[in-house]
Amino acid sequence: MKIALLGYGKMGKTIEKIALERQHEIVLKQSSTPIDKDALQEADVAIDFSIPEAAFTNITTCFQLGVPVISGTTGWLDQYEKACEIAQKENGKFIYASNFSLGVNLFFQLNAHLAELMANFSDYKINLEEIHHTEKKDAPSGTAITLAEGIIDKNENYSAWKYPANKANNSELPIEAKRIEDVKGTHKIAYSSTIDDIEIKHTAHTRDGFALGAVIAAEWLQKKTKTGIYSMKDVLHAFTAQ
Ligand SMILES: NC(=O)C1=CN([C@@H]2O[C@H](COP(=O)(O)OP(=O)(O)OC[C@H]3O[C@@H](n4cnc5c(N)ncnc54)[C@H](O)[C@@H]3O)[C@@H](O)[C@H]2O)C=CC1
Ligand SMILES: O=C(O)C1=N[C@H](C(=O)O)C[C@H](O)C1
Repeated sequence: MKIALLGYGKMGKTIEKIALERQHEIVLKQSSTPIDKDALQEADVAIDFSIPEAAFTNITTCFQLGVPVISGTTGWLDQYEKACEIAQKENGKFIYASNFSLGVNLFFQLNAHLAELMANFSDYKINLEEIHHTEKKDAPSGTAITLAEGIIDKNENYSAWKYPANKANNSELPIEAKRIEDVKGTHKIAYSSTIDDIEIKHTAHTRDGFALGAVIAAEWLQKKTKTGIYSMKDVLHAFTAQ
């Protein structure tokens, strides 16, 4: 498979390593604007791990050129619906995920299950904490937002999430974001009462898990004959059903 890398930073380089191990070819390593459209058009699939300001243009350029696109860039989701409209109009193929790692996608399910279990125990207050490296541009992390949405979906005591955490009122789920050198990505959800605490936590040790998930999603999307907007749930469903 010929892959265009839109974003060739920490994640772009890790994806390159995993893609080459899986016998794919990299036809474009894009680190700035303007996009090299000739090279992009050669690709079977584009993988965007860039910056919040560039993601929308990168992704919609792929739709216009008929190149399926995987995006892991976070911090641009105010434009997600608009990107999906363009994808539909251009018959594009698209997957966005705030986190492509298998472990985190399992953790999303665990989070939803725990949220459902705890929904009627209002003595427990929830705190969501994410920790990332100091170079990260956005806060809270995309993964923390997905986790918060997973809890709000199941627990009527919360109607929205709030960052920074100290500004949250009683009906807002507080998200705390910490920045510590070289941390790849840690997410913890704590249910605390005066009697006890219940916590679940995911810790990424390397970026390989994110990159492998993105390459597997790209392989899946490239083979998909039907155009449309898909998710990591679709990819993992097909993967585990094999
Ligand atoms: N969904 C997931 O599983 C994961 C998502 N991420 C997200 O991926 C993004 C990238 O993360 P890192 O690689 O750690 O950041 P990074 O800062 O190391 O790399 C970003 C790269 O994008 C480049 N860039 C700037 N403008 C561009 C443009 N117009 N087109 C293409 N590239 C451009 C920069 O030169 C830089 O090399 C972030 O939004 C991060 O939150 C990171 C890890 C996992
Ligand atoms: O910027 C990162 O590094 C990461 N970003 C993603 C996010 O914002 O959730 C995923 C992962 O936690 C690493």
